[in-house]
Amino acid sequence: MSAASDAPGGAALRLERAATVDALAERVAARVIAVCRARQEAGAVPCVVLTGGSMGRASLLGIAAHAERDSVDWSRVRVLWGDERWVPAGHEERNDRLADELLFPHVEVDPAFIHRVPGSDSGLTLDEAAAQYAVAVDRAGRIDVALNGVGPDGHLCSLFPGRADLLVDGPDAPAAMVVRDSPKPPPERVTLTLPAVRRADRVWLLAAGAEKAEAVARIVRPDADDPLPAARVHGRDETVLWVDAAAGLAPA
Ligand SMILES: O=C1O[C@H](COP(=O)(O)O)[C@@H](O)[C@H](O)[C@H]1O
Repeated sequence: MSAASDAPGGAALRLERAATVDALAERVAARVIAVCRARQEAGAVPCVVLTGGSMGRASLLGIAAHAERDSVDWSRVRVLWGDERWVPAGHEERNDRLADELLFPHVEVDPAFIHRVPGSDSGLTLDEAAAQYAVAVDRAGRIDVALNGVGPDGHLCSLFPGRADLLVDGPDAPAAMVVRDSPKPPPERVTLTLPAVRRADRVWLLAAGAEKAEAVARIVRPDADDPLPAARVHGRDETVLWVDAAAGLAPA
């Protein structure tokens, strides 16, 4: 399998398949738990970037239900999000609400390690919220695994195709930026930038369902001139495209 990235220096893309979305989520959950446990055994505080959407939900359900869940000390896990919607804290459209509902009630977490994008009710402007989140991401340091749900259009985080303004890149790029006029509601968001995602040791792209099959095919065989946003990232050590049977329908 060739690398899907348009940037040098990252791990080549690898495909991981499961029959169903539930089987996929269980395997992703098992790997998240294994990575966190190994890092804790090495004396580190692992850092995981969570995602929203359908695979954000499925992967959190998978972690919460996993038999090995409590082999990780979740109070010593740092959590970031790949993107967040600019709505008030606790709003049903916020990506962090998934973790608040599906994982955090089942494990002990330390709020000092949970780095949320401020809400639209925080008193900050959208630009201030993005700048504050960029500082939190920079301070978080090493990212062990970044989970990224892939949209049917090939977006990851809130980096949408056809939006050259969102392809902020290079060593001087901030870790997070503002998105306005998002093609998917809500229109205002904060997202990690491409180089921030590439900072992760492991970048995992998650896609389940037939509506993701076209995007998956275009990640596996990226357009050389204009790759999808999800085909522009890689991990330092690992780049994995996790697909269920329906999303992986197109021959790899
Ligand atoms: O808007 C977003 O969409 C993607 C994917 O969502 P899905 O429902 O098509 O799976 C998500 O991963 C991203 O975090 C989110 O903000």
